[in-house]
Amino acid sequence: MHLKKLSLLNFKNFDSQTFDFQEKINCFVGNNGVGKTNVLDAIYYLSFGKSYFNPIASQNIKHGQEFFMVEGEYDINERIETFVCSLKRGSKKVIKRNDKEYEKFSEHIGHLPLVIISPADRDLIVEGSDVRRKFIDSVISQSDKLYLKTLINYNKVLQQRNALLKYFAANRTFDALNLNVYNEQLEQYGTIIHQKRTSFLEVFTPIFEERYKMISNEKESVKLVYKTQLDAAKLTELLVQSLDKDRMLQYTTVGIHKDDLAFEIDEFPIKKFGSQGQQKSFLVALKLAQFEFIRRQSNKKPILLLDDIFDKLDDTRVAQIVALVNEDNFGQLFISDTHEERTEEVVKRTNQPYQIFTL
Ligand SMILES: Nc1ncnc2c1ncn2[C@@H]1O[C@H](COP(=O)(O)OP(=O)(O)OP(=O)(O)O)[C@@H](O)[C@H]1O
Repeated sequence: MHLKKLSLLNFKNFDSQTFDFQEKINCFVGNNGVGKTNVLDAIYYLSFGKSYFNPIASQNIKHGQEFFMVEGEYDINERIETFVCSLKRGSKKVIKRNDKEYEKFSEHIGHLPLVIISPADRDLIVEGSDVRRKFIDSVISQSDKLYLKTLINYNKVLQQRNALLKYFAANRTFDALNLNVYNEQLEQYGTIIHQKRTSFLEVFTPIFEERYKMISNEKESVKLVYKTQLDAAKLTELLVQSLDKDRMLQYTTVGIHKDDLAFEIDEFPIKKFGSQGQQKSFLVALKLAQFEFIRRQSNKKPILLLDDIFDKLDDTRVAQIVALVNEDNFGQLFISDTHEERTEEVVKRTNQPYQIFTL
């Protein structure tokens, strides 16, 4: 699978622009702020129906314009398919495959597998557990439709349970039977998610460790530790135990929405004890493992976006990563960088066809 052509209309800083891409390597070069990351984000948009960088959809419309449109023409198993994402101010976003609108966005996820490596990944280390949960969810969802469906259902029930807890507090009332209906549904969906996250990490962790070794030359040991309350007890039991607390706080304090993934280096949290270089290598290894996991599960080679990669790693490490493109495992690669010469230097060494777009 590869992206042949990308057209942007009023997307962030672009008026109207079309790119014809190489099957293997494409690079965007130019000064700070010219829109290199925005092009990568448009490609991300086509895969996920949202921006990697800006969660407020309307802020991706060019200032002063009423709508944006991103169109991608893909070669999927030698068939041309067209995907369009568009958004009009004040309206719902629309995603179309070959001119047909999806009824649900979730149907689209996994269709155009993609992995992005960007300086913004630092959030995975520095921010709260929700960012790491989203990471796990996005990796599993790209190859497991049932997971995404179950997660959506879990979140719906969770919202309903939280609304009920608020209602109890506001009306000074309580109805155990009513709450129990939600507890059982949360247990049903939560157990599936817990099992799927556990088995995902069993497969994912060794891939990650191997990728880290490759990037860091085996100097230190790294670990991913799945932290979940559901290892200790069934969710319905936990919900009963936390009832008083939940009623007091008016939201659900236990469940898979509290899971976390601890990042450790030589048994210590990387956030506090990892050097900047180690943190960078950790994140890149995590993303390369994501790539490999999706490739194995879906049998498709995800598109790989390397945003400002030189900002994260020294030239040798970048060369190591880009050299991987030579391996058959990799598909299409998009790179953004401020320096044309160093980018060209690295991609030339792969002996793969490449194209450089100067923005
Ligand atoms: N909705 C929008 N409308 C118009 N311009 C926008 C919008 N959103 C972002 N921009 C502009 O896009 C530019 C940033 O583009 P981008 O992040 O792609 O730059 P870049 O080339 O990757 O730069 P760097 O090398 O600094 O990472 C900024 O000039 C910003 O003002």
